[in-house]
Amino acid sequence: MDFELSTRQSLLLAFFVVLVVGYLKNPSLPSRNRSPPGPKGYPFFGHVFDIPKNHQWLKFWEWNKIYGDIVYINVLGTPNLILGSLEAATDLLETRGNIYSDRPRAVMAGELVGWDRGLGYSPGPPSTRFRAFRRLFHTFIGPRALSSNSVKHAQELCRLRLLHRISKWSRSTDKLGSNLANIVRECTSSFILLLSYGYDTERRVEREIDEGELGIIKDPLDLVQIVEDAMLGFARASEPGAFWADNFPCLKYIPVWFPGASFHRVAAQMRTDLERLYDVPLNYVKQCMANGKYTPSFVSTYFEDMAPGYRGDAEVMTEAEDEELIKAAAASLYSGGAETTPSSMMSFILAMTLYPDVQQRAQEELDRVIGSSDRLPTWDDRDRLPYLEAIVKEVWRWGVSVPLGLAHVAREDDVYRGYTIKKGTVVWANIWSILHDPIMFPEPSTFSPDRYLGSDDHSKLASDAVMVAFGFGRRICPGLHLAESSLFSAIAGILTVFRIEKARDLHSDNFHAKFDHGRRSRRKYSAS
Ligand code: HEM
Repeated sequence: MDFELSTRQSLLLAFFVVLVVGYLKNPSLPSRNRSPPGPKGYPFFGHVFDIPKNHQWLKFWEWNKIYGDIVYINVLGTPNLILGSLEAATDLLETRGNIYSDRPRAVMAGELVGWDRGLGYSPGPPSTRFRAFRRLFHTFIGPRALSSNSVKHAQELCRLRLLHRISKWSRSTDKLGSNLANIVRECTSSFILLLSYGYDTERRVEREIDEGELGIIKDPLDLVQIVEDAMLGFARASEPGAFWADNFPCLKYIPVWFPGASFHRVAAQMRTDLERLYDVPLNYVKQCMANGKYTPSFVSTYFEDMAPGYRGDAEVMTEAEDEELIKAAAASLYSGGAETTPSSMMSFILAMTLYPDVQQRAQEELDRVIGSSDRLPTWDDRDRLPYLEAIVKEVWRWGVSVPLGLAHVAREDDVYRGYTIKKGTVVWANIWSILHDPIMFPEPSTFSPDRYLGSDDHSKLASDAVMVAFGFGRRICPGLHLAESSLFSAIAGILTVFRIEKARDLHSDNFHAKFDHGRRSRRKYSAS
C-alpha cells in the first residue's frame, strides 16, 4: 500500500492536528462566539417584553431553573447575563473582578439627573475617584470607625428615638403599617444626617418663651424632606425600563421642546432636588464650623483632618474638588442606606409576627444577657447574643432588600465555561435566588435562624453565603458594617422593650403588627 500524501493532503492534516491540539489546550476555542443559553427573544426588541415591571428576580429565577445558572437575554440589543448561582456570581464578579467592576451606563439617573457624581454609578478601579470614595467610606463607616464614640452615640440616640416613636405609634388608634414604615424610614434618615453632617433632626433647646423649659426644635432646615425628595427621584430615575433614554442614549440629545421629551423636565426637577441634597446640609456644616459650634461628623472631620488636598491617589485635589467629593460621598450614603435598612427592619417586624417562637427564644437570650439591668443591649454584646445575630443574618436572607443587587458590566470580552461574554454585557447576580437555594438553605421560605447555629460545615457555609446580600467583589456594599450594627442594635432594642404580635385591623380584614409594652414596662429608657 502506498501511504504517501500529496502536499495538499499534508497541509490539511497539519491544519487538523493544530485544531485538535488547540482544542485540547483550550476547550472554549471552537465555541468562541457561543452565548450562554436563554429564552428565545423577538428580533431587535429581544426580551424586553418578557421582563415584568415588578419582581423581575422571580422571572429571572424561572429562567435560571430552565436554562441553567447563567442565562443570556438581550434587552433592545444590549446583551444581559443573569447569574443564578453562588458559584457563577463569585467566579465572575469576585474572581474576575477586574473585568466586571464597572457599572452600566445610566442615562436618566446618572447623566441627566446627576447621580453619577456619587459612588454607585462611578466606574470601578482603577478610577481615582472610585478609590477616593471607597477609602472615605472605609474611614467613616468601616469596622474600626463603628467602634468610635461619635458613631456609637449617634446610633444610640437614634435607636432610643425609634423605640419612643414606635411606642407612641402603638398607643395611637391609627396603626396603619405604612405609618410604621414611615417612622422607620425617618429614623434611618435622621441617623444618616447625624452621622454625615452632625445635624440633629430633634435638637433639644432651652425655649426662650417658657424660661428654662426644655423644648425640641424639629428639623429647622427641613432636611428630612430634602432627603425624601431626592431619594424619590433616585428611585424613580433608576427604575429599570422607566425611561426610554436609558435604552436609547441618543434621546438624551433631543431638545426639551421636542414631542416626547418631557423626561428632560422630569430630570431637571430631580436634578434640582439632588442639588439641594448636596448643598443645603454641606452649607450648614460650613456655617456651624465657622461659628465654632458643631457636632463632629463625617463632613466636619473631612474638612478638619483631610481636606484640602485629600488624595485619591498621589493627586492633590483643589478645594472645589474636595468639596465635591465629600458632598457626593455623603449623598451616596443616602442612596445606599435610605431604602435598604428600613426594608430590613420591616422584614424583621413581619418575621416576628409570623414566628412567635423565634421571638420568644431571642427574648429569653436577651433576658439572660442583660439580666435585671436597665440598659439596652448593644453591638458590643453580640458575642453573647448568637441567636440574635442569627436573626440578623436570616433577615438579610429571608427579606432580601436588594434582590438583583446593582448591575455590573463587562469591561472587555471574556470567556467563561466556554461561553463568550462580550464587552458591554450587563451582568445581574440574582441575589434573591442565591439566597433561596434549597440546597444551601433548606426550606428557603421559612424564617429559621437555626440554620446558622450548628457546629457543622454546612452552617458555616450558610453563614458565609448569606453575605451575598451585600453584593460582590470590589463593588461590595461599603455600608455593610454600618447596616449590620444598626440592624442588630435596633432589633436588640425592640425585642428588649416590646413583644410583637399579629393583630387584626379594626377597620379592615388586614393584619398589622402590634407592639405590646408588657415586657420590662417599669423601666425607662431615655434619649438625651
Ligand atoms: C440592608 C442593608 C443593605 C443591603 C442589603 C445593601 C446591599 C447592597 C448591594 C447588593 C450593593 C451592590 C453591590 C454590588 O454592586 O455588587 C450595595 C451597594 C452600595 N451600598 Fe449597600 N446595602 C445596605 C446598606 C447600605 C448602607 C447602610 C449604606 C450606606 C450608609 C450603603 C451604601 C452602599 C453604596 C454607596 C453602594 C455602592 C457601592 C459601589 O458602587 O461601589 N448600603 N449595597
